[in-house]
Amino acid sequence: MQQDDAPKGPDLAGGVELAQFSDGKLLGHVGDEEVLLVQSGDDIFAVGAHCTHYHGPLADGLVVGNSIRCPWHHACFDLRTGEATRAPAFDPIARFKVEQRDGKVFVGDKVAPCPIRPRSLKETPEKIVIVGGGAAGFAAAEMLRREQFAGEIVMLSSEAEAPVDRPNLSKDYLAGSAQADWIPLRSGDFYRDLKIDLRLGVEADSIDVAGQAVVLKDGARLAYDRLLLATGAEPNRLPVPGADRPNVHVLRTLADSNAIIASAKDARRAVVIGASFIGLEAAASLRARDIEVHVVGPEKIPMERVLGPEMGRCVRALHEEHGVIFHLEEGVSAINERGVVLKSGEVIAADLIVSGIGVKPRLTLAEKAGLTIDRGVVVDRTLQTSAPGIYAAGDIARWPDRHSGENIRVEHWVVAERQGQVVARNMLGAREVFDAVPFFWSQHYDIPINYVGHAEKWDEIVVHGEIMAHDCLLEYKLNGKTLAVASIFRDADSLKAAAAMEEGRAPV
Ligand SMILES: Cc1cc2nc3c(=O)[nH]c(=O)nc-3n(C[C@H](O)[C@H](O)[C@H](O)COP(=O)(O)OP(=O)(O)OC[C@H]3O[C@@H](n4cnc5c(N)ncnc54)[C@H](O)[C@@H]3O)c2cc1C
Ligand code: FES
Repeated sequence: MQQDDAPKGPDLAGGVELAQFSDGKLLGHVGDEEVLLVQSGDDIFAVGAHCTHYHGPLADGLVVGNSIRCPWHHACFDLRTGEATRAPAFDPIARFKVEQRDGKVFVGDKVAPCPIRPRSLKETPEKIVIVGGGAAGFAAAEMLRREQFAGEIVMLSSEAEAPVDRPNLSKDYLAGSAQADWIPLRSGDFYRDLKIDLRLGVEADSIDVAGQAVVLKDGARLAYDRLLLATGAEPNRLPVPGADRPNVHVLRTLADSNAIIASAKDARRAVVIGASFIGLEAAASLRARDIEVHVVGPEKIPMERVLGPEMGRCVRALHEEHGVIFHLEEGVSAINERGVVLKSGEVIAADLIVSGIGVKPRLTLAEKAGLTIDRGVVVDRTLQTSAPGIYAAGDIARWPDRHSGENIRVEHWVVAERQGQVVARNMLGAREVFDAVPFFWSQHYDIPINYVGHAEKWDEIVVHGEIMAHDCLLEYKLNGKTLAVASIFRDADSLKAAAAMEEGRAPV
């Protein structure tokens, strides 16, 4: 074993004293495996030290009751069972035997995975149809089986591939640093073994609400007892001449990301249209491929609308340090064989063009079905639409958010997955309220931005730390109340902010 790979901390099999714990945790190892000891009340748990999402260090996580939360993207694990109770992780963490004797704690062998008891199986629908093979659809199907739902699950996806790790498509995968086999959320065996009838390249055309059936494009009917609509969002297309040229790409699916990668192989210069999350993540990934990157956007400061001017300037500086050239307060009037024609008349030559100018929720099915729509599919606190038995989750759902007191719709991966998980339990009768604090992350080069809460507008931003030093936490306040918190490399504070908001306390 290389020195760098050596497991950290003391040998837990040889015993450690409680005094060695810091903040209720102690990182050590058993053999080659890193193990985390966690004290919660009178109990001491020994669990695998890494999150099963992207391997985040649970030693830096937050213990809340009998659970531990990952510092990177806030997945949550039950310390008693190891279960990943909240997305974005789905697999459990390992558990180990713990013994206390002679004032010391000893860690023994790994414990077999805990069988999960169904918690919400109060109703027994026979057929569940999920329209959408993305974050919310996948999480719902997975949770239905975890809850030991034994009936039929049909999941329709208009995409050609089984559910993928969509956030990665603009980050490591596009940059060329993620393996292709990291991208599917699960292998094909998973769907077969769990009897999830995943139908790829199949589009739902309409819903017969009275007859409880989904009608497919080819006219076939799929009966359901419960239905989840998780149709996500589609990229806005550039409304200019030349937007359909073959070197102009959007980025939503694995196929889109693969098409950009294929074009990038021979490209020397790329123009990214749109200076928000997808556009700038794509810009960073294309710079990692050593392509000259120009970013065009109408705003004065990138990401100002969501993160405010200070953080926006920091993001701009970060990209400029990596060689990105910005053309802000600019628009595109056409795309032609010479490149991208700006409204100012300037032409930026480009082999590769990526358009990231926002998305719109895919509402057609819900609209045709007569469901209540208000800039999204309106759902109640249990994520049920205006039609009993039909739920909506993810990018299309507008739900009553307890934390902001408003009906909100967001486009966040973790929110979509957690909504899918809640819908699964509610389809089985749990009547659980969706009250998770919204969370998203974005990654630019090696700088992650974490965001907790939801602030569409604010009248004050309080900055803690140094934004330009990439060590900061920003509070977005309206009328004195902190609605959201954005942070860079303040993972512990971000976790604490989310936990406080859950309990109705001030996040900072
Ligand atoms: C490149 C990229 C990077 C991102 N990065 C981040 C990030 O870092 N952090 C973050 O929080 N969020 C990120 N997001 C946003 C996040 O991916 C979305 O919020 C999330 O995927 C929404 O999940 P969803 O289930 O609602 O929709 P989706 O994941 O889009 O899934 C919708 C599914 O429905 C299918 N579908 C639609 N209509 C039909 C129909 N009629 N019949 C059958 N199937 C249909 C689609 O084919 C698709 O499979 C990113 C998005 C993209 C595109
Ligand atoms: S690495 Fe733990 S939630 Fe992502």
